Amino acid sequence: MSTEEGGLNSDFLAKARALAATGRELHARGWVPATSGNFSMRLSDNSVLVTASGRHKGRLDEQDFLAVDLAGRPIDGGKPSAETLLHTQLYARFPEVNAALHCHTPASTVLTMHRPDSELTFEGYELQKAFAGFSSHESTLSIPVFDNTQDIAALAADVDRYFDRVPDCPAYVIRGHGVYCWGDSLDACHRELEALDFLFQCALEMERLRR
Ligand SMILES: CSCCC(=O)C(=O)COP(=O)(O)O
Ligand SMILES: [Zn+2]
Repeated sequence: MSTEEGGLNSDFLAKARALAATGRELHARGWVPATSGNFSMRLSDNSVLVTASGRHKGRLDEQDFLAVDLAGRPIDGGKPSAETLLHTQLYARFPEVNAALHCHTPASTVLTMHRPDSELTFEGYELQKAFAGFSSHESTLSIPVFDNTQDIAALAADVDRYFDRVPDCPAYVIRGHGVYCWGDSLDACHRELEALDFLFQCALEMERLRR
């Protein structure tokens, strides 16, 4: 978001830098290969900072971000992520959401290609407590799985219908594609992303042990 002098304002810059650092880390983990993934943070009640489309998420700088409104329209020009609507719908629906991360983690991809299910459920794992609202392993964590499509508006509509039924949904996976996580801060979102990957790795390992 530009200032009157044509530069980037300090809130925009701080958030862009935080997401660029997160991108370096996520790329080192192999979670955003080959320009995949997209990241965002809330700027205001009606604007969001999002990664520009097609950028390498392990090598982002401030120029690789832009501001969009909650309908996903660029405020000062630029080409936002192709998946911007999947981010802005989170900020539009949930006022407490301040950050969202989308990654192409191998575990989320393999698990949803391997299993036909429309939901991944976890019970008995201590790490379920990494999710907001979970205080015990004696709980059920349900993560919906949506079939992949290149029609992001249709996918966003599917996700919206799911949120109507399950407003406390903590994250979701797009089959064969990747995972979406969000939170009231970038740290909370990152924590849930890490926990989700741990749980997905456990599920894959359980599949191997069952064979
Ligand atoms: C090469 S990854 C295919 C697109 C995708 O799924 C993704 O996450 C990155 O798209 P963006 O437009 O945000 O760069
Ligand atoms: Zn993607």
